[in-house]
Amino acid sequence: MSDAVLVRAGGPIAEVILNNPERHNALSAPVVEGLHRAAAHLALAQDVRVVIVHGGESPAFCSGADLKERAAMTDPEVFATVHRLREAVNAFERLPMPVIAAIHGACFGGGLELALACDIRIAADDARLGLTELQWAVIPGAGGTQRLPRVVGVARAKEMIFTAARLDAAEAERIGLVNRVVPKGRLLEEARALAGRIAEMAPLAARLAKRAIGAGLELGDGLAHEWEAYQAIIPTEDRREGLRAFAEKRKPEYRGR
Ligand SMILES: C/C=C/C(=O)SCCNC(=O)CCNC(=O)[C@H](O)C(C)(C)COP(=O)(O)OP(=O)(O)OC[C@H]1O[C@@H](n2cnc3c(N)ncnc32)[C@H](O)[C@@H]1OP(=O)(O)O
Repeated sequence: MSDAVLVRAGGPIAEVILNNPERHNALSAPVVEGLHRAAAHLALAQDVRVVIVHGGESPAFCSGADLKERAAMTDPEVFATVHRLREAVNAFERLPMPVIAAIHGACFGGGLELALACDIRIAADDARLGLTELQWAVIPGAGGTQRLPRVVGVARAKEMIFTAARLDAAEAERIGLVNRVVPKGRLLEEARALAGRIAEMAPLAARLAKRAIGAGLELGDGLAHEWEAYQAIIPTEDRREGLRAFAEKRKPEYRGR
């Protein structure tokens, strides 16, 4: 495994740990490739009954796409990077066993899209969550436009996405974006306890229940529409302005082109 994503396996509960602390676990290329490797490894791990995804010792679960890395990319590189991120997130949703996201600190953009591809989300009381892509003149491109409405409802998802809202943990729990909020110091303890309860259940039944629930929420066409929409945003001047504004730590000025 790359050291940008660590996998602790070896028993019925495996942990996937994002490890890019300098950028609050932003989804840099090493992190995305580490997620692919972790998902490929776990997809074949017959002895793993539950997976926990968390941000380890970093200040945050995941601050989304690496906007610094992206600022240096050509449009074709952005296309390939976002496609690779989409596939990593989809690979986590396709894991056969239940997956818990244990979220602390920032969980924004692609970071929330990764958490939405997990089956259960537990938030620490310092967590802040949002699909903030429109703040940077892009759209959720890793499944957020499809998974968020199915979790919180269409109107709430639209308000969150259209305003790039950053919800605190209590609000996220209130709308069902997270299953529960726990004191930050107990986040992993709570996630591991829940994983333990799931691991006591019949593993084949847990996998088949996940498969049945997922099949009923089939996202196929929706994900394709999202990808088509994302491609339209890549060549815009506003997208470049968003990346400049992030780097210069200033408010962007969008002109709709
Ligand atoms: C398809 C998917 C699309 C997307 O995901 S779009 C991106 C969505 N993500 C966001 O909107 C979050 C952007 N980042 C922030 O809002 C803030 O940052 C945080 C809330 C995460 C942290 O804020 P604070 O505690 O004030 O620290 P700080 O000085 O802003 O950040 C510390 C260092 O971390 C880097 N960093 C944070 N997030 C990212 C990121 N997403 N990509 C690249 N770098 C990031 C900063 O630049 C800075 O670094 P330096 O100290 O060198 O200035």
